[in-house]
Amino acid sequence: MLAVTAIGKSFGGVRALSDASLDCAPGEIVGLIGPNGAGKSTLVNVVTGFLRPDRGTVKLGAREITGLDARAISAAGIARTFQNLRVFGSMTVRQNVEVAHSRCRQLNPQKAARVDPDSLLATFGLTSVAGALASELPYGSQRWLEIARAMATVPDFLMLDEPAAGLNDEETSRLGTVIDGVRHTMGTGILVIDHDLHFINRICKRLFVFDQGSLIASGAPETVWSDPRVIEVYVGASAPVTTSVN
Ligand SMILES: Nc1ncnc2c1ncn2[C@@H]1O[C@H](COP(=O)(O)OP(=O)(O)OP(=O)(O)O)[C@@H](O)[C@H]1O
Repeated sequence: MLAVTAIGKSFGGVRALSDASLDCAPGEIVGLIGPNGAGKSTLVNVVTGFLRPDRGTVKLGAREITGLDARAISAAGIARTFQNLRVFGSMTVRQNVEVAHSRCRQLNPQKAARVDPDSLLATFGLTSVAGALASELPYGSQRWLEIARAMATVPDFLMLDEPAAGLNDEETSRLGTVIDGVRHTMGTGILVIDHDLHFINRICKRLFVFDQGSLIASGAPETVWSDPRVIEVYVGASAPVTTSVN
């Protein structure tokens, strides 16, 4: 289990997170949603070691990993993708995946043996472009590559920051199917941030809703979407949603 509890993080006078909590079980897909500036990316940065929290804890199973750096978090078994793509543009598609996989082999050969780079390329529809430079791929394929590269580290948990951004409806639908397949076959716990709520509702069993740096609701999508605080944040209604007879 990945458990994030009561995280606080400020940037100077800006309080990005004040009471941020969530959890994800192995093999589960959870969604992290909320309006712009709610603190979603900051939380991912804290969990993956790109930022140190001011307070709160991050635990991976029984092990506390709060404040470890990004390399140590990756070695501990948490991978991520970025809102802005960060593929290695001067390497081929296959090399991007192989580099990540060989790092996993050095750290944990047994774990690495569970994944074969060629199968990953096939899963993400990248076999036919395996020899192309990553920078030459169309945007949508670079998104696939970023996820394939993250999965090549054979993570226990994967955090996807807006994976559907810039994808068309068909690509987004395929992305949902592939993410669910990965969860199923590899048992990876996956946290997804996205503004495409149709996509989120389709693939996530549980949602965590943030507003102004705090968790305001969590649970199954149908429970969350009937919560007045969530309706207020998304629709701007301050009163419960009712139907008037007049
Ligand atoms: N490095 C930083 N320096 C200063 N302020 C920051 C920094 N990173 C984030 N913030 C601020 O923290 C708050 C939360 O930002 P964050 O990017 O985590 O929100 P978000 O929910 O991911 O938003 P979006 O959906 O727009 O990506 C915002 O007010 C943002 O301006």
